[in-house]
Amino acid sequence: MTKIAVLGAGSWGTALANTMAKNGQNVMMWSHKAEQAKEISGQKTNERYLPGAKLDDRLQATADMAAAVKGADVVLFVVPTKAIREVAKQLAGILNENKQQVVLAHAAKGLEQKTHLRISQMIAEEVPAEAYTGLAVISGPSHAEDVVKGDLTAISIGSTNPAAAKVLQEALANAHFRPYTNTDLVGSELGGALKNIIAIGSGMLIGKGFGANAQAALLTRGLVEIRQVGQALGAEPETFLGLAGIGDLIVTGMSPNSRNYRAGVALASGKPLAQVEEEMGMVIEGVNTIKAVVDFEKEYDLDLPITRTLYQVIYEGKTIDQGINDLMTRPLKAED
Ligand SMILES: NC(=O)c1ccc[n+]([C@@H]2O[C@H](COP(=O)([O-])OP(=O)(O)OC[C@H]3O[C@@H](n4cnc5c(N)ncnc54)[C@H](O)[C@@H]3O)[C@@H](O)[C@H]2O)c1
Ligand SMILES: O=P(O)(O)OC[C@H](O)CO
Repeated sequence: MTKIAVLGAGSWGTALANTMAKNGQNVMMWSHKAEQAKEISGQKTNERYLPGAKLDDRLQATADMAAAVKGADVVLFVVPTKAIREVAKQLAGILNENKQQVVLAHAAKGLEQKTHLRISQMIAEEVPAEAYTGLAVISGPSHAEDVVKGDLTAISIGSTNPAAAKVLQEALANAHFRPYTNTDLVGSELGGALKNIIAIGSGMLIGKGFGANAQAALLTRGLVEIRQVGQALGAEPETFLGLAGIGDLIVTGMSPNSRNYRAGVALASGKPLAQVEEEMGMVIEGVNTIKAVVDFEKEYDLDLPITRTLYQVIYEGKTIDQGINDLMTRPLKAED
């Protein structure tokens, strides 16, 4: 049995912790909110983030990070990107105090706003190398709401350390949940972060009444942009043809369970971004990630018309209709 500390008790942290608890692993969740930890341990529910879901009887949570991490073999971060650095700092102090070495993993899908760093880069800046044996990312098409219901799901775990990926693969796998491993940490992280931007656009198209032709065009051309950014940042291009790439783009760009997709639908209805974020009540990573990616376009001399146009719509007042027209009437070109 592997002992796993899951840091973060939102929808995805709870769904992953619940999967591993059901598999018989020794799981302890950490929430920064004592009330939430109490609800998970006592009632086996997390109504705010997974309404109606009944969690495994063995699932436990605490608001004391040191207690969650004590004796853990694996520490899994599942907080929003903007909270990763602060949580990693806190963890580093605990691991140092305990002289403890763990496998580190995360399941977040974003880029740091200020530095544009990937999540594993932020963690590696905060947690000293001697405190962990490997660093992995859980990526791929997986909505928490579907996972807790036992819907069939396949994900990918990226790590340059095969042993780190393997320990997570074994802890998570069951007949409904099938994790694959790969060695492309960079591509696995970027696939997960970048698809959120395109999913917002997909929601906008549906909100505007367009159909499957439009959606397929956006997702396919969006994947070309994801691959371009990925290659510029050192990812393997093949990763974007796998679960962390096209797989996650399909589910996030088409499922009403996606917060990014739903944000696009809501923005198309004319709601301002601040209202959309408030009503969602959960993280919409794509609206932050897009800021880093428009900078990458200049920094790496890329051509990212969809990302650029979405940025103009979300932050610069361009209308969706104008954005669509701009994209559709660009100079004609060969498919790349
Ligand atoms: N929900 C999904 O289906 C899903 C699937 C795959 C990946 N992800 C990714 O997982 C990450 C987490 O998403 P989520 O869906 O669980 O988010 P969420 O909005 O459902 O929950 C976020 C959780 O983090 C906690 N939190 C916020 N700030 C914190 C801080 N400073 N310190 C500690 N805890 C803090 C919140 O209280 C909440 O419990 C995101 O990067 C998301 O893209 C989500
Ligand atoms: O609900 P979203 O849009 O944050 O997407 C969640 C996951 O990344 C889907 O794989």
